[in-house]
Amino acid sequence: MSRLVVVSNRVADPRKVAAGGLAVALAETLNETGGLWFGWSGNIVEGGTPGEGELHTQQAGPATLATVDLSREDHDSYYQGYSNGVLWPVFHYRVDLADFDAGYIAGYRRVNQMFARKLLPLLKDSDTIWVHDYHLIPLAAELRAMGCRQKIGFFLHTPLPPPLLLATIPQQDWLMRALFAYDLVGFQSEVDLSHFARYVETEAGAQPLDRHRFRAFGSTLEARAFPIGIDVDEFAALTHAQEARDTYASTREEYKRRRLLMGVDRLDYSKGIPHRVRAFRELLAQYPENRHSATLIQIASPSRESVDAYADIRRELEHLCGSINGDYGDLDWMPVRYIHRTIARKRLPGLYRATQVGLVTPLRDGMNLVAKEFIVAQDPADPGVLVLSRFAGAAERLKEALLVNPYDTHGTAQVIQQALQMPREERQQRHQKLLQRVRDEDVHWWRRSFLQALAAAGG
Ligand SMILES: O=P(O)(O)OC[C@H]1O[C@H](O[C@H]2O[C@H](CO)[C@@H](O)[C@H](O)[C@H]2O)[C@H](O)[C@@H](O)[C@@H]1O
Ligand SMILES: O=c1ccn([C@@H]2O[C@H](COP(=O)(O)OP(=O)(O)O)[C@@H](O)[C@H]2O)c(=O)[nH]1
Repeated sequence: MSRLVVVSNRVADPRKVAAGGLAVALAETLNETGGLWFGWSGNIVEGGTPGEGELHTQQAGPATLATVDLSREDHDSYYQGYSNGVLWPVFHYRVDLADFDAGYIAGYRRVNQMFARKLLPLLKDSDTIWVHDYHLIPLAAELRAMGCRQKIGFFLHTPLPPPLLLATIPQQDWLMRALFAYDLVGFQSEVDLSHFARYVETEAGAQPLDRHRFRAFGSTLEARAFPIGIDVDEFAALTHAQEARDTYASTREEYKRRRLLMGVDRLDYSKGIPHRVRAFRELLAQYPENRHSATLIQIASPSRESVDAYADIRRELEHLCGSINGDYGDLDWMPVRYIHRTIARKRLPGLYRATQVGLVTPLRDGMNLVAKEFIVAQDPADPGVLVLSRFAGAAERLKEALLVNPYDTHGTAQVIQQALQMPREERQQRHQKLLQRVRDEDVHWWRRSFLQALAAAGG
């Protein structure tokens, strides 16, 4: 059997838990298949030579981790600059937040070249290589240029925006050409796939051979949607473990006279947290029966703090939460509990289960695994309600959630009120259908579907 080689910027020890959906999903994949996981070590070497980084290897359960350090200059231009200052905002439809600094692209290319150079000697002829996310779009092209002939697949964890938004990236043409070095490209949703198909036809002049195969730049590429899932059994086990039970019991006890609403996100402008908090304020304003009762716990895990847009969103959120608590709070009740810290994943199921309304309302999101975790953690006899943004990839399949437009503050407040008042029977029916869908398309299904399609691609 072919060994799986996973390549991603973010690498985590698969035996430990990490914040961020990509790390969580890949850790679950590698725990099951074993293989090699290659990427950035997380170390930044001050004064290090650009394009050079020490390679570290370690065994982590069934997987080998091979990670490379980044010099400060590479980190700032490749990760912070081009990946998170250009590609991330544009891929999330936020051209207004993009920082098109012409200096970043050199670092992005340099790190992709270094990754290819360091990875190549670790590869076996029979390996299957699976590259993840926007940080590493040109990796296959670099590997191919060095003689790599193995099957290489690519999965984009973020959304892919419509062609005219993509076209704002000065290097769009080069990036799209680089994608054609892969045998298979996977997207989170059918919408992302349709944007890709339109882009390659209208901007790159590619010939669609059929709905999923495109020919351009002398290569044939297959592209499909593979919505990522979670390990349902693992998360259900976590829900019933002592730690989650304790968290559930203490949260229920503390909020026994209240209705609990919960948001769990990295503190990222794509997650729509200020919009959500404003909708919560509107709920208190429009439906006064919720005052002294509804409490929003917002966990906002620190993320990419050295990128300016992230510092801005933090300030905005702190100000907003402070003003709502000042306007509505009382001696015995604070409407918003804002926690700017990463909460250990094993504690989250207890919090989700103690919650009446889960708020997953990003302005754009590739998938959003928190939505799926929330469903799995519920008590089927008395489940909470998921309020889900129609702009999260997860919404394409989770139609029994209450779908909202997060830009519509008033409409979102109305839907939250509907969630708070939903009869138990309706909650049970919706939850049952949602749980089935999350089970059917779990992380194992996602990995199998992608790898089967990759094995069959280009043959
Ligand atoms: O690695 P970081 O810069 O700390 O950021 C964390 C990850 O954020 C993004 O996650 C995405 O992947 C999830 C799983 O597919 C998906 O549910 C979510 O919608 C995406 O935002 C990013 O794409 C990853 O590369 C980061 O590691
Ligand atoms: O304080 C936190 C916040 C998030 N997460 C985990 O991080 C992942 C977030 O993934 P998602 O796909 O929702 O969004 P991303 O952060 O990847 O954009 C989920 O597994 C969460 O359980 C966590 O463990 N602790």
